[in-house]
Amino acid sequence: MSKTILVTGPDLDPAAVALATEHGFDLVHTPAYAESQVISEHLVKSGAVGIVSRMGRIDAEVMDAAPQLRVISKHGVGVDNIDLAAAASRGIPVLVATGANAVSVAEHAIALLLAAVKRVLPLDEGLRAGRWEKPGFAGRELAGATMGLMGMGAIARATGRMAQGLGLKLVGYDPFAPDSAFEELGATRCASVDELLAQSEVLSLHCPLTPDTREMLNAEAIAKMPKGAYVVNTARGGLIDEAALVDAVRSGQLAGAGLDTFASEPPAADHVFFDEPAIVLTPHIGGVTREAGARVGVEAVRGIIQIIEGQEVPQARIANRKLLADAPALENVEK
Ligand SMILES: NC(=O)c1ccc[n+]([C@@H]2O[C@H](COP(=O)([O-])OP(=O)(O)OC[C@H]3O[C@@H](n4cnc5c(N)ncnc54)[C@H](O)[C@@H]3O)[C@@H](O)[C@H]2O)c1
Ligand SMILES: O=C(O)[C@H](O)COP(=O)(O)O
Repeated sequence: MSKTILVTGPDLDPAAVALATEHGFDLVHTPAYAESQVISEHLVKSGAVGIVSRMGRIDAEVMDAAPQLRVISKHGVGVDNIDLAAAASRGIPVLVATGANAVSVAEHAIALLLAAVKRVLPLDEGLRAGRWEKPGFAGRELAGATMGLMGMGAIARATGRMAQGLGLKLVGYDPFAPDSAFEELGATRCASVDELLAQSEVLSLHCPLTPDTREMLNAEAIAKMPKGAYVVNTARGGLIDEAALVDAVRSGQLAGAGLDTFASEPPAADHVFFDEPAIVLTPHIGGVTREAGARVGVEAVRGIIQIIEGQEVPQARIANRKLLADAPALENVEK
């Protein structure tokens, strides 16, 4: 059997490459943001048995091009670029590295929040252009304000812990998380999205992009937030109606936003966000740190090795475990 792994995007951390090599696997790559057809071509040509999914969609068409494909391993957490049902119906587990990039992304969420609230970018730009500006740039203190966490998973909880250090009070909404996720932070559990929105002077998004959450933050939802609130999004751009967000910033309903992700990536050169200085933008880089890159890369490769070598993979690592349970059993995947 082939021992090739296809990575859809750039090089993995050297520790991940070393782990693959140690187990006799070789890594081949597609270009960044490759279309499905290009991914399929690389799969066919390489005979890869596993994919480390970084960029680009892995859909049924890709899976059908490669009957030898045994496992897809996300280089991170968000699996909205992978057709989980199509994978399950072909007996292919989709693995995630939940928690491996949580601290890095949480730090990034806090960086975006502080940059937006303290107007760091326009002040820096003004100063470099010779302007010593203070009027019109009065900030606000975050201490004592309420931060709402949408989703209470690994990144939300890491963000919450850091926000507590700034004196923010925490509320959260997550229909699937256990009470312990809220209790460990002393966060109030909201019974509905509306309850969360109504209290969030800062709203930080940390839930996956699914058909249920797509554009959950639209004009109607933003109108339910306190006037002058901030939005931080390090999750997925598709959670937000981007035009509605810009309108809300322009009307003053929102005081600003910090966004690491976009509905379409990379965004078009004339994206409406680029005209709005109260919105701080970064290029989906929250999880890109030396430390997280090493942990995520190693976890992603380890998962593929475990499946191919017939070792047991923890249930929590399998994103499509419920779908797989209804599909023909794989001997080496714990049910
Ligand atoms: N910016 C980046 O570089 C970056 C890096 C990692 C992850 N992400 C994104 O962040 C998201 C969260 O990552 P994580 O590691 O915390 O994942 P996680 O799986 O630990 O947590 C996600 C949480 O969202 C909850 N959830 C699901 N549906 C929900 C809904 N409708 N409303 C509220 N909560 C809901 C789940 O119950 C879970 O507790 C990922 O899905 C991914 O899209 C972005
Ligand atoms: O989901 C993640 O862990 C990060 O957002 C990385 O996602 P990407 O590799 O799809 O950009």
